[in-house]
Amino acid sequence: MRLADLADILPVPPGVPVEVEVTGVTSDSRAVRPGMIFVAVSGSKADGSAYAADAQERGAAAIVAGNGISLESIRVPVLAVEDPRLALARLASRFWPRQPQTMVAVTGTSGKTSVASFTRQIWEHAGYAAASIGTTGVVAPDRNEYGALTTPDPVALHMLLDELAGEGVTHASMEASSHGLDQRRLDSVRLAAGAFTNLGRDHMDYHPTVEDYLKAKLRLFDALLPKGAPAVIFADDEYSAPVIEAASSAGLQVLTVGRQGDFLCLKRVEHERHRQRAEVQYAGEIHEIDLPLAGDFQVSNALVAAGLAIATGTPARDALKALETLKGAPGRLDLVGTAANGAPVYVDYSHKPDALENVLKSVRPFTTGRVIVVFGCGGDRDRGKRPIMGEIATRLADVVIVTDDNPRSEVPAEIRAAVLAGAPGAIEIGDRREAIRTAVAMLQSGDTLIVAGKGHEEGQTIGTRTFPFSDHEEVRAALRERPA
Ligand SMILES: CC(=O)N[C@H]1[C@@H](OP(=O)(O)OP(=O)(O)OC[C@H]2O[C@@H](n3ccc(=O)[nH]c3=O)[C@H](O)[C@@H]2O)O[C@H](CO)[C@@H](O)[C@@H]1O[C@H](C)C(=O)N[C@@H](C)C(=O)N[C@H](CCC(=O)O)C(=O)O
Ligand SMILES: Nc1ncnc2c1ncn2[C@@H]1O[C@H](COP(=O)(O)OP(=O)(O)OP(=O)(O)O)[C@@H](O)[C@H]1O
Ligand SMILES: N[C@H](CCC[C@H](N)C(=O)O)C(=O)O
Ligand SMILES: [Mg+2]
Repeated sequence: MRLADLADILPVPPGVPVEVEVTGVTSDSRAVRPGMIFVAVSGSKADGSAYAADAQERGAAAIVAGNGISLESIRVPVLAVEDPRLALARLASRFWPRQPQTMVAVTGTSGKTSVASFTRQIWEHAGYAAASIGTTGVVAPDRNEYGALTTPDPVALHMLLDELAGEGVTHASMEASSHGLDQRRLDSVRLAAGAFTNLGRDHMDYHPTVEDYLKAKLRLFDALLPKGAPAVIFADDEYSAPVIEAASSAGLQVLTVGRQGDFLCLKRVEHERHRQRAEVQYAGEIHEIDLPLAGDFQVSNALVAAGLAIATGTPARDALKALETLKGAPGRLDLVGTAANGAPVYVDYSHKPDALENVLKSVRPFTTGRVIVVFGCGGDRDRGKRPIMGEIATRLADVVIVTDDNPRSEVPAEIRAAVLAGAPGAIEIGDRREAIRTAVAMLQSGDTLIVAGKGHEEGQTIGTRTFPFSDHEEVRAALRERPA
C-alpha cells in the first residue's frame, strides 16, 4: 500500500512523497518494523509523541500525530490529524480489511461477556460459523484463546477480524467496554447491530464522572452504529431511557427487551436454583423457555442475546429455542461443586457493586441456611467501590470473608481495610487460598457459597508478577479436603 492510498484518512501535506510504500500500522513504537506508520496517541501513562524518535529509528515510514504537536527532530513525514486514535482504527481496518459479515457489539456495566457468548451460541445453534470476542478471550470454530483486553486495541482487533473472516466466520459478537468505546477501538468495525444491558458504577478510576461513563457507553449508539441498524436495549434498567433516546436520535431501530420490552416481552418468569422458566412474547406469540442457567439476571442476558440474533436475521423460533441449550460463560455464577451435605459453591465474576448485589440476591431465595461470600477488590482500580462492596456484602450475605483479589501495585492490607470499612463484621483472610478453604470448611446443609471477583481468571497479580491461581481449582481442592 502507498501513502497515497490512505489520503482519505491521512491528509498528506505538499512535498511529502505520496508514492512511499507503507507496510503496516502501530501505536507502539516498540512494534515498529521498517516501512510502518507509527501513530502517536496520548495515553493514560504516556504521550506517544515522546516515542516518535524511537519509531523513526526502528524504520517508521511516517508518523501520525495530533494537530499542533511539533516533532522537530523527526525527518520522516509527519502527518497531522485531528484524532490520532480514530486514524489508528481507520488505518488498521485498511491494512486488515476483512471482517465477518454480521458483527454485533454489546455494552453495559454487567452482562457483556454473557451476552456476547450467548449470541455466539445462538448463531452456532442456527448453523452459522460464529465467534465471540471479549473478557474471556476469543471463541470461534477453530479457536479458544485468551485475550488481554475485553475490547482489543484496533490493530489487534482488525488483525483478528481479518483472520476470522479468512477462517470462514460469518458472525461475530463483541464486547464494547467503556475504555474501548472511549479510545475509539471499535470505530472502524462494520457493526450490524448493538445492544445495551444495564448501567451501574464501574471504572470510576478512568471516567471522571458517571455522566462521562454513560457518554462513553452511548458512543456505540450515537457514533458507531449505522443509521437504521437495530439497537437492542434492556428496557428494565433505570438507564435505558437515555440509551433509547440516544439510539432514536441517531436514527437507529430501537428494539426493547425485558418486562417493559416491546420486541421481546418477558411475560412471566419462575426462578429455580439452576434454571429459569420464562414466557416470552415475540410478534404476538408466546414462547415458553426453559433456560438452563443459575441466576435470575441470566434471563435478561438471554433476552438481549436473542434480540441481537433475531435482529440480525436468525429466525425467532430458532433463536428462542437455542436459549434452552445455553452454557454460561466461564466463571459467571458457575457451579463448581457441591459439599457432601448438598451446599453449592459458585465462582462468580462480580467485581463491581451492582454485580455483587445481583448475584447475592439471586441465590438468596434458594438458600435455607446462610449465604457465605468470599471476595476482595483489585488494586490500581476504582478505590471508591471498596467500602460500597463491603456494605453490599454485609447487607446481603450472612458470612463475609474479605480476601485479596489482584492487589497489583497496592498494599493488599490497605485494600482489605477499605473494603472492611464498609463491612465491619467481616472475617479478614488475606490469602485467597486460605479464605476459600475456610469458607468451604464452614459449609453446612442449606448454605450457599459464592467466591466472587475473579471468575474465569487463571492468575493472581501481586506487585508486577502474576502467579497461577484459579478459584475453580481452589474450590475443587477445598471440597476434596473437607471431611466427609
Ligand atoms: C487505561 C487503558 O485503557 N490503557 C490502555 C491503552 O493504553 P494507553 O493508551 O493509556 O497507553 P499509555 O501506556 O499511556 O501509552 C501511550 C502510548 O504510548 C505508546 N508507547 C509507550 C511506550 C513505548 O515505549 N512506546 C510507545 O509507543 C503506547 O503504545 C501508547 O500508544 O491502550 C493500550 C493499547 O491498546 C492498552 O494496552 C492499555 O490497556 C491497559 C493495559 C489496561 O489495563 N486497560 C484496561 C483498564 C482496559 O482497557 N479495560 C477495558 C475494560 C475491561 C472490562 O471492564 O471488561 C478493556 O476493554 O479491557
Ligand atoms: N444482566 C446482569 N445484571 C446484573 N448483573 C449481572 C448481569 N449479568 C451478569 N451479571 C454479574 O456480573 C458478572 C460479570 O458478568 P459478565 O462477565 O457477563 O459481564 P461483563 O459486563 O462482561 O463484565 P466485565 O466488564 O467485568 O467483563 C457476573 O458474574 C454476574 O455476577
Ligand atoms: N477488566 C477488569 C477486570 C477486573 C477483575 C478483578 N478481578 C480485578 O482484578 O479488579 C479490570 O481489569 O479492571
Ligand atoms: Mg466482560
